[in-house]
Amino acid sequence: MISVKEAKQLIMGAALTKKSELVALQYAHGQVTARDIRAMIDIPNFHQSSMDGYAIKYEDKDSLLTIIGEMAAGTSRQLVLNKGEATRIFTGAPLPEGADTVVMQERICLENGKLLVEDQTLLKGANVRLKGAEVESGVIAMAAETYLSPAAVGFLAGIGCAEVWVYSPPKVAIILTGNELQEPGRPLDFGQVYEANSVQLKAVLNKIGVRDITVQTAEDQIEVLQDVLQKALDTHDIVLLNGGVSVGDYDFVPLVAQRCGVEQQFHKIKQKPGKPLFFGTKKDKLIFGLPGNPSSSLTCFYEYVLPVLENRMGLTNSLTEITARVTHDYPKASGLTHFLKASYSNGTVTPLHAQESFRLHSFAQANCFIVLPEESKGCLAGEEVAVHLLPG
Ligand SMILES: Nc1nc2c(c(=O)[nH]1)N[C@H]1C(S)=C(S)[C@@H](COP(=O)(O)OP(=O)(O)OC[C@H]3O[C@@H](n4cnc5c(N)ncnc54)[C@H](O)[C@@H]3O)O[C@H]1N2
Ligand code: MOO
Repeated sequence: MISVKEAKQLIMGAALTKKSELVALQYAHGQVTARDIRAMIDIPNFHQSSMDGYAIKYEDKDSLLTIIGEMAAGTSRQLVLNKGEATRIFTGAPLPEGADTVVMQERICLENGKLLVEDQTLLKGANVRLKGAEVESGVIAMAAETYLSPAAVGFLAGIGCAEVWVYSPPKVAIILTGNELQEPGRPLDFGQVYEANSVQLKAVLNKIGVRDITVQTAEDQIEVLQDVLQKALDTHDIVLLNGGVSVGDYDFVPLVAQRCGVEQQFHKIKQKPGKPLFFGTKKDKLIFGLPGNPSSSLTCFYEYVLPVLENRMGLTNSLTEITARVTHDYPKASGLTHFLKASYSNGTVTPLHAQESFRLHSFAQANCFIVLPEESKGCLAGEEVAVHLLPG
C-alpha cells in the first residue's frame, strides 16, 4: 500500500498531455483558451457615441449650430460635419465625419431649430468611444490559458470571434461492475442495489465541462469485463471502473486491466475510505479502478481523478485546500489517512454523522472533507485541521 502523497504524485506524473480543439464560441464557456486570440479589426470599428444627444466639433461649442441630420445606431449612411454644424446622434451610432464631441441632449437648448450647447464642463472628446478603444486590430485580445467565463465569451463575441481554440475535455468511459446493480426507478429484486456511482460521477464531470461520457455495465465475468474495458480503452482517454477492485472472488479489475495491457501504477492506498483504489496507464490513457462503495468512489474521484481532468483542461483544481477549526473530537487509529465528510462554514468545520463508505447520506450534506493524516490519532475540538472544499 502506498501513501496518499505518493499516489497523487504517481497520478499527476502520468497526467495526459493537453490536447486542444477549435470550438464554436457558443460551446466554449467554462473552458480554457489554448492559444492567444488576436483582434482582427479595431473594436469599436468606428468612433461611436456613448450618449443620446448631438455630435459637434468641440471648437464650435459656443456657437449656434445648424442641425444637418441624424445618426442612429446601425446607420450605414455617413454624414460630414462642416464648421457651424451638428447632427442629432444616438447611443452606439457612428460619429459624423468631422465631429469630435457629443453633447448630451439634457445639456442643450434649441433656438428656432438651431442648437445651443449649455454644458460648461464639456470636454473635447466627451461621450465618444474612440475607434479601437476596446481592442486595436492585431493586438492580443485574450492570452492563452484564460478561463472562459460568461464575460470572457461575451468579450470574444464583441470582438467578432466566432470560434476559439480551447483545451479539449478528455473522453471519459465509466464502467460499472457488479451483477447487483439496478437502475433507479425500477423495483429492486432481492439482493439488488440502486446504481448511484455513475450518477454522481457524471454530475461532477458535466459540471467541469466533460461532454463525452459513456456509461457501460459489465457483469462480474472476466471475459465480459475484459471486452468492455478493451473497447473503452480504444475509444476514450480516461476509464473509470467502478467496483470489483477489492479482494473478493468477483473482483477482477486488476487482472482484467493487466490482460488489456494496462500497466499497474498502484493498487491500494493507505486511506479511508477508498483503500482499494487501482491506478494504471496504457500509453497516454489513464485507468482508475474506483472502489464500488459509493462514498469511496466519489471520494477517490474528487481526490485523484478531478485534479488530472482539470489539469488536462487547463482549469485550476477546484478542490480547494484550506485549514479550519474543527468543532468536535474525532478519534482514529494511526495508519490510514481519513477523508471525513464534513460541513465547513466561517472558519470552522464539523465532521458529519455517517462516515461509512456504503452511505451517501452525510456526503449529500457535506461541502468538504476533513483530511486527517496517516500518522494522526484523530483530532480534538478546537484544533486546526486540513480541509478540502468540494466544488459545488
Ligand atoms: N476482505 C476484504 N473485503 C473488503 C476489503 C478488504 O480490504 N478486505 N475492502 C473493503 C473496502 S474498503 C471496499 S471500499 C470495498 C471495495 O470493493 P469493490 O471495489 O470490489 O466493490 P464491490 O465489491 O463491487 O462493491 C462494493 C459495494 O459497493 C456497491 N456498489 C458497487 N457499485 C455500485 C454502484 N455503481 N452504485 C451503487 N453501489 C455500488 C456494491 O453493491 C457493494 O455493496 O471492498 C471491501 N471489502
Ligand atoms: O475504503 Mo472502503 O472505501 O472504506 O469502504
